[in-house]
Amino acid sequence: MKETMKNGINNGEKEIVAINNCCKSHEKCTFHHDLELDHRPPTREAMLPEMSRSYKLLLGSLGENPERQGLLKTPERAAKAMLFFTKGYDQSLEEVLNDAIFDEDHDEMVVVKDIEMFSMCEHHLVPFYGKVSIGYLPCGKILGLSKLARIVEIYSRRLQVQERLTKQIAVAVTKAVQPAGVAVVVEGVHMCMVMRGVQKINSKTVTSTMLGVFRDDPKTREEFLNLVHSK
Ligand SMILES: Nc1nc2c(ncn2[C@@H]2O[C@H](COP(=O)(O)OP(=O)(O)OP(=O)(O)O)[C@@H](O)[C@H]2O)c(=O)[nH]1
Ligand SMILES: [Zn+2]
Repeated sequence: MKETMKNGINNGEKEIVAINNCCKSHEKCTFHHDLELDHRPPTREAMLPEMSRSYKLLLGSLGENPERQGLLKTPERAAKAMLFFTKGYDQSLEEVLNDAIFDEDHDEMVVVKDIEMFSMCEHHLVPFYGKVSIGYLPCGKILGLSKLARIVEIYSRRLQVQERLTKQIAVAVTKAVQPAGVAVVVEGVHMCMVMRGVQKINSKTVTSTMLGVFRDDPKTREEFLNLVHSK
């Protein structure tokens, strides 16, 4: 059993080495070039017909008649809506920042708070929504203010859990301006806990990520939290 597994791993490694060598040693390796083209994922827009077919099947499974007038265009509408809810998969941090990073000798805390956020719970595919507050302590560079809200869009418009969303936002701000620290607080209402399951309509989930000075220095953290909680 052990031997078989070992062989399996070795075979896998050989395969990868072979591909790498091939592509390195041929200026244009048509075999792997074509292979790459064949395996290139289709754009998300191109997935609309397949997504629409899936929604049509779903309507049938609900006992509905997908051919009745009111539902005729629903599969396509639903597919487009789902693409919108997950449009963050199409965005990259570099594109969104668009070089709006400025050299500035400002070393006081910058806070943008109560940024609206709409996301999709990856466990139930139902929305969760709320607000995000971001603070950072610049270290020679500042970020165009709207870019903080755009960073929230990149990571919230995906299938998410709130904890990961919070951390991804903090890491993105760090990558963008390498500040002395970043703090992110997210307050979310999860429809999977409101409309179904435990059905607690007033509960809110608060998550935070503190990096750099916000993690190490209680005073900096306190200043941020006071600003976030002030009216
Ligand atoms: N940590 C975390 N959990 C989440 C988030 N969104 C949804 N969940 C939870 O994911 C869990 C999935 O639990 P399961 O027991 O597998 O699914 P379930 O039977 O539908 O659970 P209930 O919601 O309790 O009915 C639930 O406890 C949800 O509340 C999130 O952003 N973060
Ligand atoms: Zn959920």
